[in-house]
Amino acid sequence: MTQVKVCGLMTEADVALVNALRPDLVGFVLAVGRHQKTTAEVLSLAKQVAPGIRRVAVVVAPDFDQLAVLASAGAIDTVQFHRPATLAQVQQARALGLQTIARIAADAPRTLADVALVDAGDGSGETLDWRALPVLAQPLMLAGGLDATNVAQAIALVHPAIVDASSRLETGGAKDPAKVAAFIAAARNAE
Ligand SMILES: O=C(O)c1ccccc1N[C@@H]1O[C@H](COP(=O)(O)O)[C@@H](O)[C@H]1O
Repeated sequence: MTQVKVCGLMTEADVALVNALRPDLVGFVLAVGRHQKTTAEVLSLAKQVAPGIRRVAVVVAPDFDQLAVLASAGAIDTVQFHRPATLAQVQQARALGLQTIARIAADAPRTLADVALVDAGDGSGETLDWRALPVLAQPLMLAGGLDATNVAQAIALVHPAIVDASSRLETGGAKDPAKVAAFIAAARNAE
């Protein structure tokens, strides 16, 4: 079954929501942008996430000192490089005990990370052309503009290991419980 990731958690209410709805993974964005959380905020929020839900740190310009603090505190299990990652970056993350997800470039569709990521933007809500994705050796995480209205079609076309959504699960800039619940249900009922 396709795993489901809800990304861009920002508040204790968001954590309570995912604890009730139980996606497989949740994401905290460390990258600059409107979802960005500090180390202290992620430490506080992530420890409230229910056991069994994987906690992912989303980075663009990885700060390994920050990741080390979060990993050693047990606040995160996984790092999501939202840019192609070098072998050294993947190895550094693994040395911290983290699973790795890394974005692939259109002109170099491969990665040494555990999971390959495709996305159209950086939490922009834009969708990709799902019919034009490369075939990869690793499991694939599909992101970019997913919501309850399109995730079943995306799963049917792409067969990703994980579907990941953030901005289209919001109303007025905050996670909308009905949209998050509908997304998880649509993904789980797909295939
Ligand atoms: O959300 C952000 O601010 C962000 C910043 C930098 C890199 C990635 C970011 N978001 C992540 O992008 C994917 C897809 O998001 P969407 O569903 O298209 O909004 C997801 O992992 C977001 O957390």
